[in-house]
Amino acid sequence: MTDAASASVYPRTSSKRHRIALIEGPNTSNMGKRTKSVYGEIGTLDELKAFCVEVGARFGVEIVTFSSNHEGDILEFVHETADEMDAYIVNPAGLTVNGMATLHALVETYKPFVEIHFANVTAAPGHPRAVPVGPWDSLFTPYATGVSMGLREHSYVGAILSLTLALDDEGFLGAKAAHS
Ligand SMILES: O=C1C[C@@](O)(C(=O)O)C[C@@H](O)[C@@H]1O
Repeated sequence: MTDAASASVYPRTSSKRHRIALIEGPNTSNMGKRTKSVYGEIGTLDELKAFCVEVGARFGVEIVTFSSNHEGDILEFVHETADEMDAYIVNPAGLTVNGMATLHALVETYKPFVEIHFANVTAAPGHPRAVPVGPWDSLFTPYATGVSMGLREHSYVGAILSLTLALDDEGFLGAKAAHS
């Protein structure tokens, strides 16, 4: 167990330094100028990435970040990293309802992936964490290993910690045959 992992607030059951890719889709580059009640106080996308890398370090895992406003770039990142990642965390953002190619690429990595959002994308209009133009039926949710949303940047902490523990678990996502 690494110092970072043993210092975390939740006990890990493995010393593996899992590699988890965090993908941020279109529009997240506008972080800091978006609806405050949904996106909170994180000022820039770089700040969000640094925050997630730090959270990962505290839990003893590596977070590799990637973002793009262009779906093709996201596809290429997924294709190129599939062999080296243990799992993906994906905020599809502007691709949430129409990112079929991204969804296919993720499914075909045969690795677990967690869908993540600042907002609760299914929330009714008027809910404080609803997306301004929602609610939305995500294309990704029916195929995701899990979902974390509605908790601003805290959604990311939840996703990183729970995915780490699930990957540690040899009877669950840590099993060699476990892809989802
Ligand atoms: O860009 C985004 C961000 C988002 O995925 C979120 O993190 O809450 C929610 C999506 O509806 C929206 O298009």
